[in-house]
Amino acid sequence: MLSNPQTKNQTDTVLKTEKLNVYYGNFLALKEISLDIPKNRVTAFIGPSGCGKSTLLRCYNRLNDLIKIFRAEGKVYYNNQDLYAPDIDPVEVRRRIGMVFQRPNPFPKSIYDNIAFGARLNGYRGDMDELVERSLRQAALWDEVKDKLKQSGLSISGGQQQRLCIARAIAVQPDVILMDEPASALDPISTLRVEELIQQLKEDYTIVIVTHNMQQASRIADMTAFFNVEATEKGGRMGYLVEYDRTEVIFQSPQEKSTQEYVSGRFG
Ligand SMILES: Nc1ncnc2c1ncn2[C@@H]1O[C@H](COP(=O)(O)OP(=O)(O)OP(=O)(O)O)[C@@H](O)[C@H]1O
Repeated sequence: MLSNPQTKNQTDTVLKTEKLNVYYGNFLALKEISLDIPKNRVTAFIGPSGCGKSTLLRCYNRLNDLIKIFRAEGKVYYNNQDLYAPDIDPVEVRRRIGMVFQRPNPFPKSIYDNIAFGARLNGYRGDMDELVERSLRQAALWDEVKDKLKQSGLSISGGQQQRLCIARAIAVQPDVILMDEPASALDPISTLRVEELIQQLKEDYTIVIVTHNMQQASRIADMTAFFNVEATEKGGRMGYLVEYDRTEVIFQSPQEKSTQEYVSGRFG
């Protein structure tokens, strides 16, 4: 059982990995990742393709459990609780630690039901109309859809669909929202709206975002982790954490040459 976030377990660090190794079969995808994710902040993961950013993100809500060949060594903590302990229910983990994916993926249901569905599944017994409105307001979408709540969630624009997915994630009252390149399929205006939204959401939630967009990381993230990938003797490609610091340090005065090269667009 996960204890309530309001209990004594709560610290300023919401998610923590300690020497986390991730394997897909025999292939070591991530090596010795030790990283603390602070509460009510936006933390960005950046780095070249294949360095394991999405893999790490999916470790935080145990989404990798669904992959047969996935195996983790080391620790992942959520509010000081070992997320991979035998008594932890992964479904409960995914309610507390929600996820928004790269491509907007609303359910083929009405806008209203996109929000209500997960809440009902989680046994929500409050005023559903109020929850739907509140979630859509928090996702900065209410004004645009309030007159068409019965329309399909697939009938609105891509940017609106992504905000609907964010509203859906919020509706089950999570603590953390993981976002895997949430704006990469959106046009520049929708991207800015999602970025503004992320900035507002950190008042209430802890946010971890994977992005390939350096400007986006520097605009919205408080903390940035730079990952890199190197070839192994066995012919694999192993991801590792190079540097983790406040975003302005990573972008303006990083310790490592590879970070400097990556953030200035000289590789990757
Ligand atoms: N389900 C899987 N089965 C086997 N290998 C996988 C699986 N998912 C990811 N990998 C491998 O793990 C490594 C890390 O992948 P991951 O998608 O986490 O990287 P990433 O940094 O998010 O990449 P990108 O920026 O391209 O999305 C890659 O070599 C990838 O091929």
